[in-house]
Amino acid sequence: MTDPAISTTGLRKAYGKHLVLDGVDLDIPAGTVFSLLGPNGAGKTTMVKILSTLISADGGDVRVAGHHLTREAQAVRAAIGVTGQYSAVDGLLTGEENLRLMADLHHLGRSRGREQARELLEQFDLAEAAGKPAATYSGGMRRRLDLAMTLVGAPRIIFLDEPTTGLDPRSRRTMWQIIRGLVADHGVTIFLTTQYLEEADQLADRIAVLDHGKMVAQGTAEELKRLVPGGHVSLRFADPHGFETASQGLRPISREEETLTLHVPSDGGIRSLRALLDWLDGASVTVDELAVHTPDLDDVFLALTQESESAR
Ligand SMILES: Nc1ncnc2c1ncn2[C@@H]1O[C@H](COP(=O)(O)OP(=O)(O)OP(=O)(O)O)[C@@H](O)[C@H]1O
Repeated sequence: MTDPAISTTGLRKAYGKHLVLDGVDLDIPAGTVFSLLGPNGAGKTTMVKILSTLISADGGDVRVAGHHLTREAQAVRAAIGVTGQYSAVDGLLTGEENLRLMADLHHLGRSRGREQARELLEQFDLAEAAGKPAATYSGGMRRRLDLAMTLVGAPRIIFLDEPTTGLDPRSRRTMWQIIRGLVADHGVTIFLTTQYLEEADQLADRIAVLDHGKMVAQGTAEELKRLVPGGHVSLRFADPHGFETASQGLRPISREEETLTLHVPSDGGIRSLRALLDWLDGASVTVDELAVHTPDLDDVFLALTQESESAR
């Protein structure tokens, strides 16, 4: 499928005078994980609600799963699943009953519904707890059940709104594995909002940062990391002569005499690394060790949303 799973052009939404989305353009290829980042109140949930037809936009053109968002809202709904902050899990029902209820809602039929519930309970490691009320489940189990329920309708696009908020690191990692599996095994498209930059770094093919209603940056995690200063290359030299030669020629940020190490500013990109290696070759100095340090997504997030934060 070459059509993007989700595309928006000039998407706008305001609450009264408060402009929440100010002309957002997006293209998310099918079968990929897209992560939307932004400070609290940036408009991430608003975006998910619009794209999943829960609320309407004020302007812009939106297509989801090849369908026009408003003119073909039914077809959009049939192609998507939403899970996250608004759990569909009924605590009074058992895990299995919750799943079979979803199967009924999708008119799967009795035996097919039962079969699918069993498969999903197995797949999400909930088989043992299948007969217990969901209210007794841990946070991680509830999230897994919620996601399993979303899958009953075999959606092609899944919106995950902060899917691991409040989970412990182990449960978070389990969710990550499940999400990766959904993309690898079923080719679904994931639209993920998260507060955890590590989560976006781990899962997303592309990341966008939303701030003050606009996309302030978009790209792979590596591309975004190159946008902010702080990247450098550390070079450990074989001898003091090479160390001194490079120290004069490369304008390092800092030098460590004892270990004959220089830290040289770099965006970590192939081109600048090649230029650096060419320079070292030309100067005939021997480097024992080279390490590239790129800023992490925390640096990116803080740098890109800093100004607006101070204005809040
Ligand atoms: N129904 C509403 N009426 C008025 N204002 C709203 C409504 N829903 C959201 N807002 C405002 O719109 C802005 C964006 O909210 P939204 O929930 O989309 O942000 P978010 O990026 O998901 O934030 P968080 O990370 O805190 O969940 C906020 O300033 C919020 O107060």
